[in-house]
Amino acid sequence: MTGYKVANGNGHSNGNGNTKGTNGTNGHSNGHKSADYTAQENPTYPYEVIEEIADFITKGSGMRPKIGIICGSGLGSLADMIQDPKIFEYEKIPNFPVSTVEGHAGRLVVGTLEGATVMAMQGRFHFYEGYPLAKCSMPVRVMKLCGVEYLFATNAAGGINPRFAVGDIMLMHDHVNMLGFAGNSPLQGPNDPRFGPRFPALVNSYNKDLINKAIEIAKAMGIESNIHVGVYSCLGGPNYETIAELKALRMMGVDAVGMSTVHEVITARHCDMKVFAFSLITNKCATEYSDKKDDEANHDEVMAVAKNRQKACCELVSRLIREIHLASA
Ligand SMILES: O=P(O)(O)O[C@@H]1C[C@H](O)[C@@H](CO)O1
Ligand SMILES: Nc1nc2[nH]cnc2c(=O)[nH]1
Repeated sequence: MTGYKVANGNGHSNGNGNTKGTNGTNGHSNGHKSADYTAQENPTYPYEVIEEIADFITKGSGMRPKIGIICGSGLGSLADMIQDPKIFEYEKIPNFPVSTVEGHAGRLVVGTLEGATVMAMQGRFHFYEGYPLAKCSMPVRVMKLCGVEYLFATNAAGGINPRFAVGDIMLMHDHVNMLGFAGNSPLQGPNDPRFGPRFPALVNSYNKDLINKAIEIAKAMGIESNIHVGVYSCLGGPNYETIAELKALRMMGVDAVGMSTVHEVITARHCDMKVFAFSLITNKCATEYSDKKDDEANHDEVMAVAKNRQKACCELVSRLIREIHLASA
């Protein structure tokens, strides 16, 4: 089913025009014939479209990867560790969105890491880019049909828990879906049971064995004092939060706040993938009023902290993947 087009009014194109972040016609213009869908009528991608994208990747790479990785802001180097990489620019993948955010290169990298077959998104899609949630997390379904069993999702986030320092890593053991509170979900629209049930349960979404293994690895790396286990919340962005919002999130038990991951995890759990996710704390969120300029988050700082901490993040991910691979060998 080439030529499928999601008409959501977001103006992104993955074709030769490569429209990044402009407002124009909807959906994709990759030269294929297109069927018309609107976000209201059909915010989801038909199974056959996902299947077609997955075929493009598995045939193009000659691989059926077992582990999928989504690189957070500034954490694209996770994908640079992949050996014998086959690289797919998002623009060249049929019916794929394009990345519009600095620190998100917009490439899918398929290869091996610590002996395991992996596919990594060097660049994710965010709600604030104008993409509906189903489109933001569509690549997770592509991963599923490529053969992926484990999703590793990483993100840059603001630390709300006062015990967190910049550069710490928070292993996610739960989330608060603020976009869901507002009536938005990547699973909205018709449900295709080939992916999963209409009403999926989300308790135990974050795999406890993987969290425990990651803690052991962090101890072996000597970074256990920089590791926390906590609750992440995704807001729509692109603005960072007000003090009142941060206070409210803290009262709700949120430890770190960002603009991604939750809808990817929901989509992954819907199709029964095992999930491991972590937040790199790139800035401390103030929960009291002050005149300090330091309290203002900014993307340059987020990127700089991610760059400084990429070595530790890469080691954590690669050692965990090695354990998964050895356990299944
Ligand atoms: O893709 P992630 O969630 O890592 O990116 C975070 C959220 C925004 O995209 C950006 C803000 O600095 O970083
Ligand atoms: N929403 C949000 N996203 C972030 N990404 C990195 N830092 C932050 C933050 O403070 N808030």
